[in-house]
Amino acid sequence: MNNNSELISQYKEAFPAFRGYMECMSRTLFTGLASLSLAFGGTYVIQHLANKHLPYSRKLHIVVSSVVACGVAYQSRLQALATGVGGQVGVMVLQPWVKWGPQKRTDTSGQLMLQEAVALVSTLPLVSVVTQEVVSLQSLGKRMVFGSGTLERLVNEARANKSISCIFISLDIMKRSQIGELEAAFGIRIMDRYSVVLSIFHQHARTKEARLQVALAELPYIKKRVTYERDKLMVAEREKRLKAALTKLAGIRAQVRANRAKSSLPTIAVVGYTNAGKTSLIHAITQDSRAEGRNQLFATLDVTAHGCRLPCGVEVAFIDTVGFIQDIPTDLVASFKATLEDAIYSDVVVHVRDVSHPDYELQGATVSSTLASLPLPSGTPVITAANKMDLGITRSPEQLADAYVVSATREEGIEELLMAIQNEVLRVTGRKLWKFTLPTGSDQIQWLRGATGLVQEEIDEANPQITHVVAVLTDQELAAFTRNFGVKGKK
Ligand SMILES: Nc1nc2c(ncn2[C@@H]2O[C@H](COP(=O)(O)OP(=O)(O)OP(=O)(O)O)[C@@H](O)[C@H]2O)c(=O)[nH]1
Ligand SMILES: [Mg+2]
Repeated sequence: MNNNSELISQYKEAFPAFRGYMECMSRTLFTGLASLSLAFGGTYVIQHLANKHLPYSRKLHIVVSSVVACGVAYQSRLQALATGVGGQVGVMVLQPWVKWGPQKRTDTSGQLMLQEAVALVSTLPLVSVVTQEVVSLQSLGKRMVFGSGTLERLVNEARANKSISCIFISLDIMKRSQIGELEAAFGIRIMDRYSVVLSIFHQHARTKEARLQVALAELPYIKKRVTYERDKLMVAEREKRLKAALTKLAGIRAQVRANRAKSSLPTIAVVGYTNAGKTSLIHAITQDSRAEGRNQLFATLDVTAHGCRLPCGVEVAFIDTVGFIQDIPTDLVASFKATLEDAIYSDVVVHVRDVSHPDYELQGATVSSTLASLPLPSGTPVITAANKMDLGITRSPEQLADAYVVSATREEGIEELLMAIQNEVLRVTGRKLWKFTLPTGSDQIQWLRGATGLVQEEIDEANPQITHVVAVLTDQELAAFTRNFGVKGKK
């Protein structure tokens, strides 16, 4: 224990959060040891008392007790480690806000930014927001972020409240030296938007590709911290290896895309601000249970495809993508460009927007500018889905003139949206609706059914020998049909 105290006082200056870390580790160790002995003793005594009824001999009592004790100790150790010192990680959320002057933002408000910051940090497991505040600044770019009087007040507030163990300053990315000085002043850990988003990415990355991208996104941060030449070389080497692995995966992805193009499966990319309801909308359209919306920022990090048939019978794939957010360094979004390429090469883009959100405009602009930074072919149609209408519409009908107003969770307005998507898919892939009048049960009808599926098939009321058919065909398919059967259709 004495050694611990010495260590803590030795590192107090360089690493202000070291005390908390040591306390957490000691607590975890003791919790583990205590659970081990209690579980062992308890299981042994129970077996001893119930010996007659047990199907195994006395010799095995020690083995059973050991197994149970290990399991219980492991679980309680995990719990203790995750909850850190004294339960949840209590966070003080500070949203810097320039009150006036050229740096004042006019596209949102300090309160809305604070709300987003709170949602962002609450996405991390076991985090509870203890206090939150919009802190007025005269300008951005100060070394200690806040003016000296404000800083003193905040430090006193944080120190007086024992449940605060971390401060989230909602600025995109802060300098390492800045964080160091602020950590020294507050005596606890400081996080910026970059580190919070990165931690969420770590939590949510499932596939190998997402994990590689997160590792790559982390490098600019690490680069800023290392000072020794040897470490810089190591980081450069890691960057090279990660990029090589990603390029390999991008190759496989391109192959999958090429196969999809060959099988002429049209794709629709669903993009939008994080939490706008992209995944929920895909669920409402495709009924695919794998597309499950979650009330978390950056719930989706892995690009997934979800198949369905449009009302006209054409099969398509809806592609779920990573959400965008304002005020994070471009490196972070850039690291996901590989996955966003799926959006680039899709036939139609659906931009999902949260129509109930007061920051509707700003969120839309963030997405549009991120999309503009991707090499999206200029002809790709973008359809706007103004989602969450059941929560109230914050915009006038004129402002929503080009949007399809829907509710993904209540499945309202989905049919109209789907028809718009269908029209665009048919237009960009050169498919058209054709009407034919054909003999009932004929080879022609069979052929059309096999080619693309039939939209409509109606036996004539007056003459059951003939059937009225509507089919979706590309020019090549129509040419093949005319060649085979010599029948012409009507548009
Ligand atoms: N009330 C209401 N809630 C919705 C609607 N659509 C989505 N939500 C909710 O909004 C939250 C986010 O939905 P998601 O579908 O996960 O959003 P996302 O855009 O995929 O989010 P990320 O993957 O994190 O970028 C979930 O809690 C949904 O239940 C809607 O039409 N109405
Ligand atoms: Mg999602």
